Amino acid sequence: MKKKVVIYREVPEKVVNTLMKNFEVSYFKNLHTNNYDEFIKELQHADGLLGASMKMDKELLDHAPQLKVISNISVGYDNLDLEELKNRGIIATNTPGVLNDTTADTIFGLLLATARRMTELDHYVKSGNWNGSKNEDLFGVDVHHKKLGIIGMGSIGQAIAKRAHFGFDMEILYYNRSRKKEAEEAFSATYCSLDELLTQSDFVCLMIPHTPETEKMIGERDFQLMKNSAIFINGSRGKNVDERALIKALQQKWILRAGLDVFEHEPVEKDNPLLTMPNVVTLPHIGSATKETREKMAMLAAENLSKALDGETPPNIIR
Ligand SMILES: NC(=O)C1=CN([C@@H]2O[C@H](COP(=O)(O)OP(=O)(O)OC[C@H]3O[C@@H](n4cnc5c(N)ncnc54)[C@H](OP(=O)(O)O)[C@@H]3O)[C@@H](O)[C@H]2O)C=CC1
Ligand SMILES: O=CC(=O)O
Repeated sequence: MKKKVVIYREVPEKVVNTLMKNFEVSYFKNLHTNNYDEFIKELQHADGLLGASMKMDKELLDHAPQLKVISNISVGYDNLDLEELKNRGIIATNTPGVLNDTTADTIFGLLLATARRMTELDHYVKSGNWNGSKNEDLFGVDVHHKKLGIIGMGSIGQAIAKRAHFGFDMEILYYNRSRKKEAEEAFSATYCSLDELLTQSDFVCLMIPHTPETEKMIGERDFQLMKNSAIFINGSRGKNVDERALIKALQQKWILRAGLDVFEHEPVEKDNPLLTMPNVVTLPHIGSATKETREKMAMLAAENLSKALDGETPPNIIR
């Protein structure tokens, strides 16, 4: 009998077809409240689960008594309760590497858009307010030759540093759990303490995973340490930042602007003050969201899942 795989996120047809060759597949392309009960029913017989960002806690896992692998189509795995998975003997996998350049492009694009006020000025032109003025009230700030502080010099942090160093002649400071000699050599990055990074950087870019240790890692004190002219970019997870403190920092002008791909709650609440601030550029968590990269991620996730169900060691097992 074929093993059963449940897919709970839209993936390219190619991925569904590949999995269907070896497994019985239940595909929930659009998982909503109206088909959630059916999804839960399918979990009862699932050996493998493929998708992204759904909270996998005890309550959900109780519906999946024969589950052997959860394959995340993402690098981040803060949706998984690893301790609970370990207790149940369930393997977890993710998709690092294949999204580094795409995510770095998005986050650097967000940095540029925030520094040069691109979304604000786009709205200004399209709403017919441009009367020919090119006065100071339309000016942004330079990115090139400025100081970029990267918190989390991992794979994506380094891809951002590469763009900043070679493309924009920026000076790179970084703070990380361990020293990254390869980044120091390749991009002349300087390792420093978090406080040094916050006080010295013109741009502060957060690229660490969300863990109990990094929950609200950037808070009121950190924003107060930043320059009043600093621009804060979060491309990691919203929960790494104390969002109330960020709002206060922008309102009190402790910092100049923020560019955010991620929020404490996603989708972000409609009445979140960040959404009405002209000095904030927002994106709907689309760091890796290009057609090409999402296809690579889904293919890699399918490979991880297939290997785990075939009794082999998947290439991206989370330990
Ligand atoms: N916006 C989006 O769409 C996307 C967001 N992401 C987010 O970006 C994160 C990073 O991805 P990626 O670069 O691939 O991951 P990596 O694991 O390659 O890099 C993470 C880096 O963070 C460092 N780090 C971890 N914990 C701490 C800590 N407590 N203090 C200081 N440094 C720490 C790690 O240090 P060390 O090497 O010493 O362990 C590592 O260098 C993901 O976990 C995910 O949350 C990822 C993809 C897309
Ligand atoms: O947020 C995206 C990821 O891959 O992690």
